[in-house]
Amino acid sequence: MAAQNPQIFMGNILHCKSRTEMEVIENGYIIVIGSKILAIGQGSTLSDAKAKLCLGNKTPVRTLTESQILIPGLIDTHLHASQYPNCGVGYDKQLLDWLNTYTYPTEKKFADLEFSRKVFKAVVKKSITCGTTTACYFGTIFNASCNVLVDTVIEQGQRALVGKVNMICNAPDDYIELPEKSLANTKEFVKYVNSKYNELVKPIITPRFALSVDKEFMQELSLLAKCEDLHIQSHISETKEEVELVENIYGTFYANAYDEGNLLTKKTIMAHGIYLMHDELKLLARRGTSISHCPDSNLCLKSGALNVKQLWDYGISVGLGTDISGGTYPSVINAMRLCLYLSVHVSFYIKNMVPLTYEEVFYLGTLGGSEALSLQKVTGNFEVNKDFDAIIVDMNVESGLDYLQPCSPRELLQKFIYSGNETNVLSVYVAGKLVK
Ligand SMILES: Nc1nc2[nH]cnc2c(=O)[nH]1
Ligand SMILES: [Zn+2]
Repeated sequence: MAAQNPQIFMGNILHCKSRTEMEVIENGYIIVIGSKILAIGQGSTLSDAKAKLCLGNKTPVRTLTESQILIPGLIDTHLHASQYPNCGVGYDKQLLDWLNTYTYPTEKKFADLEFSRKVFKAVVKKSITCGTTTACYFGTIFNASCNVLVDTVIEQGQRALVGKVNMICNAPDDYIELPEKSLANTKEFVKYVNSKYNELVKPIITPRFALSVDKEFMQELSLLAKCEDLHIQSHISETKEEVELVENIYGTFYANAYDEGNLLTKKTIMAHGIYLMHDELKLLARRGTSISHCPDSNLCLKSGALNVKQLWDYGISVGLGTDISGGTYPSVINAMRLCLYLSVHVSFYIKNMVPLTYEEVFYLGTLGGSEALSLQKVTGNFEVNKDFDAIIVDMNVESGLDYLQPCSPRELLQKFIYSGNETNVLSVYVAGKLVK
C-alpha cells in the first residue's frame, strides 16, 4: 500500500475506550495516514506495524517528551460564536434578562460583516488554541454572517457543526425573522455549507429555544432536518423561570413541547437540561437526544446545577459545552474542571452520591462529546479508522505551572484538567492536519 502523508507519533497516550474505560499506553505509538488512524499500540510493536503498512524509515516521527501526553482533541458541544465579545461581562443578570440586556444587542451587531469576520476569526482561533478539535456553534440569525463563520472554520481547519439561529418571536423586532423567511434562509444556509464539500463542517438546525419559535415552525424545521439528515441543537430547561414560561405557552412540559415539534431525534443535542423531570428524561432517552452540559454558564448565569450521573442513569449521552458567553471562556479544559467542581458540589446534597472523577470528565470532554454529537464514528478517541483529532499536552511550559518532579501519564492528565490551560496545549491536529 503506497502511504499518503504518513506520520508517526510516539510517547505516552491516553484516551477513553468507553465511559468506564480509559486506556493508558506508556511509550506507545499512533500511525496516521492522511486523515486516519491506521495503527495504535505499544512502542515495542511499532516496527511490525510499520512493516505491515509498508512504511519506510523516512516516515516523519514526532516523539513526545516525558512531560507530554497525546490525547484526543477536545469537543465543545455548545458555544455561541457571536457572543465571544461578551465573555467575562454581564453576569449580574439571569438568563432571560441577560438575553435581552446583553446578548441580543451584541448578536444584532453581526449584520455588519466586517465585525463578523473579526469576531469569528478570533473565536475559532481561540477555541483551537484551547485544544478544541470539534466545535458545535450557534451563529446568528443573519445568513451572511453565518456564512462567514463557516468560511472561517474551514480556513482554520476545525471540525464543526454550524447553525444559523432561528428566532421568530419573543425578541426585539430587529432581531427576529418572519417564519417563512427564517425557514427559507435556513434552507439557503444548508445549501451554502453543502456547497463547500468540506468533510469537516456540517450545518445544524438551530431553533434558539422553545420561547423563540412555535410548534408549527418547529415542525417545519424538523421536516427539513429529516429530509437532509441534519443535526439539530437548541436549549432546554436551563432556568426555572424559562421552564415556567414554556409550560404556560405550550401547555405541556418542556421536552414534550420539542417532541410535539418533532425536534427530538438521535442527532439532536440540547444544552443544559437542569430541570428536566422523570418523564422528560425518559422521553429524551427514548428519542436518543443528548445533553450538552455547560457548567461555566450554569454557574455564571446562576441557572442551576446539573446532575450528570442522573442523566447517565437514564441512558442519555452527555457532552461538555463552554456556552460562551453564558460561560466565560471557550475552553473545554475549563469546562472539564468546572464540571468536576460542580459535581462535587451536587454530591454534597445527594445521599451516597459519588462525584465525577477526572477520568469521567476526560471522557465527557472527548468521546462523550463525540457521542453526544453523533460523531463517534469519526472522532472522540484513537480507534483505528477514526480521524486523527488529537492534542499534545505539555505540563512543562514556561508560562504554566512549574514542573518540579517527574509525573506519570495519569498525573499529567490530572494536572492538565485541574491546573492546566491553553498554554499547555502544544499542538492541535484535526483529521491528521496540524492546526496549532
Ligand atoms: N445560555 C444560553 N441560553 C440560551 N437560551 C436561549 N438563548 C440562549 C443563549 O444564548 N445562551
Ligand atoms: Zn447556549
